[in-house]
Amino acid sequence: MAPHTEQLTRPTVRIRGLSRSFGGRTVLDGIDLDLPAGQFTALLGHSGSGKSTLLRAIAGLDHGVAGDGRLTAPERVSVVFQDSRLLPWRRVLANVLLGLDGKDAEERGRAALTEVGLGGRERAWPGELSGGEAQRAALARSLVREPELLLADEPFGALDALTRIRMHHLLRELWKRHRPAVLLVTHDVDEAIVLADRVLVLEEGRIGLDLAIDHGRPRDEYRSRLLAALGVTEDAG
Ligand SMILES: Nc1ncnc2c1ncn2[C@@H]1O[C@H](COP(=O)(O)OP(=O)(O)OP(=O)(O)O)[C@@H](O)[C@H]1O
Repeated sequence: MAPHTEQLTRPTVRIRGLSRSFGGRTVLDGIDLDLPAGQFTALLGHSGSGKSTLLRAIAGLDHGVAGDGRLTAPERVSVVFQDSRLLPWRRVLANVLLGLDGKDAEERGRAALTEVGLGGRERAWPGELSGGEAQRAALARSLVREPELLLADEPFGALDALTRIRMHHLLRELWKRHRPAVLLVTHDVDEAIVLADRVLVLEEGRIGLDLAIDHGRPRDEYRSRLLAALGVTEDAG
């Protein structure tokens, strides 16, 4: 097998029979899921369906499921949340470099900021950035670590519609260039279809629909299938 083919098919995340309950209430109910290296996957589901719970488990942030052998994930994982989580008392470049060492770290940090369109803002304070800029900085902080897996939990949820569209372009471009596996949690069906090559719908604690997206095909087809899976009627009359 050619090396690039192998890289695309090897699962970077492997989940078998993963369950998670809180106070006797089951949120994830025996999830089976492989995320191949380099694939861009979106995870849709109603509020409270367990999307963030699954993402946190994969990120290793949920000690309730850690270490039970049902989940393997790569070592180099970056997570982006709805708010940038930049440290307000550190300048933008220092935020990007946080925890990084090595001689070329600063150079890489500057390059990452340039890549997300923040070249020249290295010495700004996070409080001086707009919401979109702060999310760009958060993306730079993630990418500079060269993650095998990028987990994003509604990263554009707090942005206005125009900024959101620009961020979609940016994220897709960054993904093409760096090719981490991406798992994007979103409640936005269109965002999922525009960005991802595969869309999962989480329902009743399981993956209810697993849909491959062909970007050459009309988006409406996918939209209807996903809305139906989510039990949403589009026409408000
Ligand atoms: N640490 C916790 N303790 C108790 N219950 C929790 C905890 N974390 C999540 N839950 C519950 O698990 C369910 C799923 O939550 P989760 O945040 O994963 O949903 P979600 O699909 O990401 O929702 P949203 O789209 O609203 O962000 C919710 O009912 C939530 O209250």
